[in-house]
Amino acid sequence: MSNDADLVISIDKATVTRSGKDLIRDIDWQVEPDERWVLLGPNGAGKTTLLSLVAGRLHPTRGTAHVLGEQLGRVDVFELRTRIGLASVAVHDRIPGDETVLNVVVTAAWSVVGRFRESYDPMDTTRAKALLHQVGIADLAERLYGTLSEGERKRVQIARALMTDPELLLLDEPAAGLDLGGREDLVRRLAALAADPDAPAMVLVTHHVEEIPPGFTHALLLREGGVVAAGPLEATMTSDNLSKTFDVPLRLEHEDGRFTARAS
Ligand SMILES: Nc1ncnc2c1ncn2[C@@H]1O[C@H](COP(=O)(O)OP(=O)(O)OP(=O)(O)O)[C@@H](O)[C@H]1O
Repeated sequence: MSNDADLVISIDKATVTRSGKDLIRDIDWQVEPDERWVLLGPNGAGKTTLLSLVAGRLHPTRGTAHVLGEQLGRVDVFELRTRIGLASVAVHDRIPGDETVLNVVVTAAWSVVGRFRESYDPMDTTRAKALLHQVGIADLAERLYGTLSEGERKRVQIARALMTDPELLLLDEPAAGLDLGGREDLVRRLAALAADPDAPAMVLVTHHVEEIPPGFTHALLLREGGVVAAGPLEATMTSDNLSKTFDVPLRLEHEDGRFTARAS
């Protein structure tokens, strides 16, 4: 398949193999700039592997992967990564606990973790503050990252991921570890982001259908490294597809833009 330069993600029969095992296998996936995708599947399905691939953190063992028009394996990934916002546990693990929240966000402008300059461009600081406001934690700007709750950290990571005005935003389980109120607040904010026509293309990884924000447009369901179903959300998110993905009979309900699922 030829790569369409307008596609944010264009993956053709991509396989990633480690220690003789295919972590993801023969994945075909195309994402357009205005699309918001949810990547859903059970533990070990390969979601993080697929996200790492599109984040430019690894490249396919077989097949091809283009991200933002660049072919992985043939491009300077450091350049490419500045165009991608990633919020994940791996990013969290690299953030020093004694960094202020504002610095955690502002340093994303240089695609580094940790402060290495004494003064920043005031425009960067203004932008970082606006992003903290957008994710609902403007009052935490001077707090140390290590003192934040799990939910607050997740929000800092999202603000940081947005700091470089990325063309692709990748969120790996942003609601994991949040209490019910925290999850609902995050879902509401992600729904607002999804509805913003200026927001980047998005891919959100989750295990839980309840965490899919209204306004997300597409879903890719993954099981044992392979795609069970992929496409527009309404057509893809069915009880049948979800049951196959999680290997349990499930009944999926969809009301007011939100999904719930239970064993049938
Ligand atoms: N370097 C590696 N070598 C061998 N196996 C690996 C390696 N990295 C990951 N795996 C395995 O590949 C599978 C897919 O892992 P991945 O983290 O992509 O799944 P996931 O869908 O994100 O899972 P979870 O929901 O539990 O985070 C898992 O079984 C994992 O143990």
